Amino acid sequence: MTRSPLPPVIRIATALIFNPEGETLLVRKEGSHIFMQAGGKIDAQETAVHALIRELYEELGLALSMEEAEYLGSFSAEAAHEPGHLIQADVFRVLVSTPVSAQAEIEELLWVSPLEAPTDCLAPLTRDILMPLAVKLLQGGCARL
Ligand SMILES: Nc1nc2c([nH]c(=O)n2[C@@H]2O[C@H](COP(=O)(O)OP(=O)(O)OP(=O)(O)O)[C@@H](O)[C@H]2O)c(=O)[nH]1
Repeated sequence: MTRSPLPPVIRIATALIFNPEGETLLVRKEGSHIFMQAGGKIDAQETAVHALIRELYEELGLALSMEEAEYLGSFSAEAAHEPGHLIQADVFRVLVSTPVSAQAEIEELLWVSPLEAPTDCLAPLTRDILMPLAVKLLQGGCARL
């Protein structure tokens, strides 16, 4: 019996970013029609929280301290853009009360209510895990902020 090889895994750091209205931030990267959480790959020798801080600064111009990122857990899903790959995401919760803007490779920002978010243009991790988690956090009063 031949075993199928394990799919390659991309390790990323990402965040459920909330504003004071309880909306959460999605981004669309250049050349893609898919919305997902801001963030990106964790470099070698880098911790997840440091990768998050670096990526949120690069993508949103957000200057975040370690204390402002609350670790929510590690979640796995099919990668949005890399066929046959899985992503393993270290996910944080971040509250922002200052404006953020699209930088670097980000083409569009979208603030959505987790209860009303569209489902047809979301990355698998966002659609299946992080938006339901955002709803739970809001309903538990935890995204308040
Ligand atoms: N940031 C982020 N990436 C995700 C999510 N879901 C998901 O599948 N991914 C995948 O994870 C990959 C992250 O790689 P990236 O290319 O954005 O990372 P990066 O900013 O470090 O880019 P780089 O490789 O150009 O340095 C994306 O290609 C995307 O397909 C998500 O919710 N947030």
